[in-house]
Amino acid sequence: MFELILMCPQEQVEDISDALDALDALSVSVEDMDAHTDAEQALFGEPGMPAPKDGWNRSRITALFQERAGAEEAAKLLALQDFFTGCQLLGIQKLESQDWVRLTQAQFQPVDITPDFWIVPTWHELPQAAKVSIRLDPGLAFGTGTHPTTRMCLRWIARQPQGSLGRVLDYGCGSGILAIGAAKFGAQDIDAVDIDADAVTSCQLNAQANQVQLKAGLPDQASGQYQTVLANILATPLKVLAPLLANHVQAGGHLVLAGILERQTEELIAAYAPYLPLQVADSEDGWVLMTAQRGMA
Ligand SMILES: C[S@@+](CC[C@H](N)C(=O)[O-])C[C@H]1O[C@@H](n2cnc3c(N)ncnc32)[C@H](O)[C@@H]1O
Repeated sequence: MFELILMCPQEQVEDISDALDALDALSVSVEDMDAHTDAEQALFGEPGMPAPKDGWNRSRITALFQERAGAEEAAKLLALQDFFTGCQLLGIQKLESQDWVRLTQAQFQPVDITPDFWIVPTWHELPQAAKVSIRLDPGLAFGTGTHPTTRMCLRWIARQPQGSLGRVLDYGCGSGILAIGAAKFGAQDIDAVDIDADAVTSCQLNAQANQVQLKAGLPDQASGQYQTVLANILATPLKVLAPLLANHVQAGGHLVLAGILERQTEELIAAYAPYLPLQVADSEDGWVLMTAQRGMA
């Protein structure tokens, strides 16, 4: 296979991508031309908030063709179009065949949460140090143990006194990694809920693979009060969910929130102040873990 690589200003990216599709490219991918430089631009926005921009100033477009002739022909035709103005052909290169499965798997190594608690893909041997482990492969849902927000929640779970997690609600369960982690550390009667039906399925399958008991479902499955309420979502939904999540925490129980950037700490404290006194309990790579305990009735 052959890659045709172009540089385009943002305004032309859509036209060029559509044209490459029409010219029988097998795939077209668009990246920030300035990725990994000081000019790199983050484009994500929180749910309900607009992204900071529609696209990058300069995009690198890579189109895949079966044959070199197809890539050359596409390059020639594109260069004749008026919407090619400002774009640049960076080259055509052969894509060496690779063992894609091995390459993908190599990106996911065992992750240590504490020295003896590990998240381990199924294709890896268990590390000798792993006294407690979760077997998890990357899938449709968020939560492989590599993101700081997930790691901080798991670290919090692992540090709780034995037998103290009690009944657990994992709100925004994704892959189910937190619920499964809680089960491994002795939680009983676990509800794992998510608005995404794929996440619910993924959580059920991961729980089975790890031989733990939990009930996965949509958010309205959460009912009553829990000793431990975990929610790794993002600051904006966590603020909206404040009364709901706080009401699920029983007397003496804990609320554990992640997905919060350091600069969002005060907003979260204010949103939860009518219900529970949130505090920063951990931090990693600019993210914070916030927790609160409800007083005994
Ligand atoms: C960052 S992932 C966290 C996954 C996993 N719990 C972890 O810690 O790695 C957030 C999850 O929350 C879910 N989510 C987002 N908003 C939600 C809401 N309002 N109610 C329930 N789940 C929500 C998303 O679908 C996603 O699976």
